[in-house]
Amino acid sequence: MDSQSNFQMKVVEGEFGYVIQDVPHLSDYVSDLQCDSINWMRETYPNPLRSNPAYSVVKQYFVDMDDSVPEKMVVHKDTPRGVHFRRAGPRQQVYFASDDVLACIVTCGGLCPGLNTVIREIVHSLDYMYGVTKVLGIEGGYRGFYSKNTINLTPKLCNDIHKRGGTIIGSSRGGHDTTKIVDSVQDRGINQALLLAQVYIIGGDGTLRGANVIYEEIRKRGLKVAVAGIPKTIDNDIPVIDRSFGFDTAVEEAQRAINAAHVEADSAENGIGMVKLMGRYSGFIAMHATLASRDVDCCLIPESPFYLEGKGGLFEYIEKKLKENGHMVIVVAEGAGQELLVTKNEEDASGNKLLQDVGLWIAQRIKEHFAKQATMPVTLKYIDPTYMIRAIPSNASDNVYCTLLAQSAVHGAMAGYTGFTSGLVNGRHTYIPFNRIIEKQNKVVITDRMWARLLSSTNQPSFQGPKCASVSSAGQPGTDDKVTGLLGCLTPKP
Ligand SMILES: Nc1ncnc2c1ncn2[C@@H]1O[C@H](COP(=O)(O)OP(=O)(O)O)[C@@H](O)[C@H]1O
Ligand SMILES: O=P(O)(O)OC[C@H]1O[C@](O)(COP(=O)(O)O)[C@@H](O)[C@@H]1O
Ligand SMILES: [Mg+2]
Repeated sequence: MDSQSNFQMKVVEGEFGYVIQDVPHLSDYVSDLQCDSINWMRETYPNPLRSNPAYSVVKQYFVDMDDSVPEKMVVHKDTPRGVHFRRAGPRQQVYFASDDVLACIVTCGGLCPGLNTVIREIVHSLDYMYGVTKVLGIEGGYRGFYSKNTINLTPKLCNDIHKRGGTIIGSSRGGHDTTKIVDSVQDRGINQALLLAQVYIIGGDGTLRGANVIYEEIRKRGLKVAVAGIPKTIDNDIPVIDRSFGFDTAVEEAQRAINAAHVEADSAENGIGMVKLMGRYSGFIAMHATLASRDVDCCLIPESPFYLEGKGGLFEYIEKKLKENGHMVIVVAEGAGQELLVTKNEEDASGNKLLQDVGLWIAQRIKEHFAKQATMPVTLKYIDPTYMIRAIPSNASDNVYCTLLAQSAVHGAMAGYTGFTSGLVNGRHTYIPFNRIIEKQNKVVITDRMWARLLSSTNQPSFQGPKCASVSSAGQPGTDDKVTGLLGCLTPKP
């Protein structure tokens, strides 16, 4: 096997095109953890789970060091075996003695159902599985490392928090100062009692970019600090992983808003119910909520440009639906159609572009359009449930998912891995190097089957001109490049 290593990941290549994009390990750069020829297990400890009554009876509870999970599931007989990630789970040996560990947990970015479940499970797993009792909650996101108090997180304090929305340690945007954050980790843990530290960072694409620079700075300083990320994105815009925690809950909760929009629309003459759902750059919530509901007649997402007026436009479709059914429901993702609106170039504290309210804008344009056509007066009700969805606790399936993500992160950090996130890949829990998680955004591929399923379920127009149809059929589905190629010809029509 050939292997290459850098700050980011170790790439090991095997036979038949097998590649593992492995995560960094503390022993890559902390010299007294490195194995020597005489005692290769030096500075490691037997995993305490070996004597845990719950786990000691489980056959093959420890993950084999060579287990890996393929990134692509569908392959042909002649294709190489492709990229794999290290399988998550407990290892036979751990690199931290329980009493030596100081763990910190921070949550950053927007709220997402399940944050408290992840916090709870990190605290519980550290204590009950590994005997780690020094766990600090960093208050209010990244800036909390250097400008706020910390909270001692105990299993008792965290016992019921998964039943609450939000995050008990608070969150924020902005405030990422790498030097101050790493200084703070060093001062709190390492310098005080020669402790080893673990930093658990729960957040989205921005947060994980921040986690990556924290990991790089820690590595430059040679600190024995494992940095573990847990990907959080209600929009599901993080690549590689099957889905983010909170997404399932968001899709479920969105049904309530869609139902309300449907009832309002159905009860009025020419009623239109419009719901705006989250999704800055990726329309996954809107797409899945639409497919789940079946009451939606049109779903607008950022990846699929549309236009309002003229043949094949939204107004024409609305008129057709109202004539057919007397009412209709539209779901619009917050990032859809932004190219049609006048942008203001404003950013939030994290540097994310502030979007215009596309739902309000379309609602206004629809009202104006039909007011001009005196023959078809419409009644439009607009619902924006964003903060009601974000603020709820996670549902049962997300709770299980959060639990496993948190446990995987703890097993990984205890085993000495760093610069990684835990994540579900093709139904298996894995460790993914930071740079794979932050390299691009996960987007709905409108040349893939899922979007076709949506179009056939709503019967909405695809808003594609004839030129695009040929690009679409010629393109090979499944990669972002092809989407970009397709989007290039989908310019809105006047
Ligand atoms: N490129 C970056 N480098 C370092 N820190 C970043 C970067 N982008 C965002 N952050 C920090 O990550 C945190 C959360 O980012 P944000 O984009 O608001 O949310 P999310 O992580 O949910 O995408 C903020 O504190 C922000 O300062
Ligand atoms: O109003 P806020 O708090 O800035 O959040 C709005 C944004 O938060 C989100 O719900 C999720 O954002 P992040 O996961 O990137 O933090 C977006 O869908 C939405 O645009
Ligand atoms: Mg984000």
